[in-house]
Amino acid sequence: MTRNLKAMIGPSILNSDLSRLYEESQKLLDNGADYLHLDVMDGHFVPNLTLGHPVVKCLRNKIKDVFFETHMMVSKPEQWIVPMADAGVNQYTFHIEPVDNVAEVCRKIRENGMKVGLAIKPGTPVSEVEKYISISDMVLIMTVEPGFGGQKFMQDQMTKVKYLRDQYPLLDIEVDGGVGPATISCCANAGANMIVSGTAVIGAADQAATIRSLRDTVQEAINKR
Ligand SMILES: O=C(CO)[C@H](O)[C@H](O)COP(=O)(O)O
Ligand SMILES: [Fe+2]
Repeated sequence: MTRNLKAMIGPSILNSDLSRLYEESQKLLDNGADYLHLDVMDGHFVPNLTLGHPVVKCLRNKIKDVFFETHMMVSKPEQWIVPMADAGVNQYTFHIEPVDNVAEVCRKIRENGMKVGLAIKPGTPVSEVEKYISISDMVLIMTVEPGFGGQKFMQDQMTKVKYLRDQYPLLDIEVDGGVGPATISCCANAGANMIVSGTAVIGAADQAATIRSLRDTVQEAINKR
């Protein structure tokens, strides 16, 4: 069976009104989001705290049939695999930098019924993640230093995206950080197909039009390739 790459937009709710997490999430989905990107920070791997598995579980109780990706910016990703699986997460994306045995974490994620995403910070060479591609479902190339929404897009990270796309035509490649209408062409042309966008989508006057336009730009680049 041939599998085609698909353009997908997964808004980050990090910079939304978190007292209204469900309403904000449902609005994004009603406006065409393909999946939700939930940023989990532990105050240790990154200098910020967000939400954990109890909150994700509550959100899952209200939103049933939507793909949840958790972006685990945590020092001990192995610690949260079982609770996140229990909370109804579909894809567990973790940073490889603090992990000694990446293969073992990948195995445990799969064993708990979730897809595996591997994330790298801007300073981490792409070769560090490339060795694990065969045991993962997606690679996330961070386009800001993880920890905060609303930062400036780092264009120099596109060399990593382009390298991976050239080597792995069907790999799901995600970008995250400072991505919006002004930077989407850059990501699409480099070869990213899974797009996380926080501030640009949350703050858009017309959320549906913004999501549609981001996805169209990425799909056009895929179709041209
Ligand atoms: O992982 C993240 C930060 O570490 C967020 O997903 C990311 O910053 C999205 O927000 P924005 O589009 O505003 O940059
Ligand atoms: Fe993120």
